[in-house]
Amino acid sequence: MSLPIFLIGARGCGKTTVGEALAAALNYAFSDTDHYLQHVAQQTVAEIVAQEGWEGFRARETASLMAVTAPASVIATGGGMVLAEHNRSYMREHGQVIYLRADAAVLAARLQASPQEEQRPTLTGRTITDEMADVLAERDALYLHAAHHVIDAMQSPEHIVRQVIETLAQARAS
Ligand SMILES: Nc1ncnc2c1ncn2[C@@H]1O[C@H](COP(=O)(O)OP(=O)(O)OP(=O)(O)O)[C@@H](O)[C@H]1O
Ligand SMILES: O=C(O)C1=C[C@@H](O)[C@@H](O)[C@H](O)C1
Ligand SMILES: [Mg+2]
Repeated sequence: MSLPIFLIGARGCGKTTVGEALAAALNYAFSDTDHYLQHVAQQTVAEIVAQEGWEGFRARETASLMAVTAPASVIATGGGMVLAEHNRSYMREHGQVIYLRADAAVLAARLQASPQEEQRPTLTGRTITDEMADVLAERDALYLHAAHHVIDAMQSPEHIVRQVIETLAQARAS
């Protein structure tokens, strides 16, 4: 059985972009917990947070993780999926967890170019640059803890896909 591959990391690290390409390369299904929960709720993340607060969003996020987990699939998670310990242990127990790691400045530049505010409402009320530095300072250890493998996400998506495939093949062989 082919275990699911969970992609984790901060906003803008490329979980959705790389996830789609990785799934295509492996002939796996692709799911995205942000897309899934917005489809189920028929609301954007910004609307959910406005109505239910981040607590309500986080509960929906956990439910969406359970709902989309399936063999032979690549799952792009939301940037805050690792905040809950049960999400971290669930991903580690049910599949291979890959942290797409990038510097705060690189992430902030990508988000400034493509803010997608309906899916990425502010977490702190600060500027994108300041928020990204704060978020990584808080979460980098959580991402590292949850991950089976860490991949440099400051390369082209094609390179990242290749590196994920090679890393998983090496892990299987060892
Ligand atoms: N390796 C990369 N190199 C350059 N740009 C990238 C790379 N990966 C993603 N991007 C760009 O960065 C932006 C964010 O990418 P993406 O939506 O895939 O991130 P994400 O990790 O899924 O974010 P979120 O946690 O908000 O869902 C997009 O505009 C995308 O084209
Ligand atoms: O980093 C975060 O906490 C988030 C990232 C996005 O993927 C969305 O899941 C949402 O905007 C929250
Ligand atoms: Mg995404």
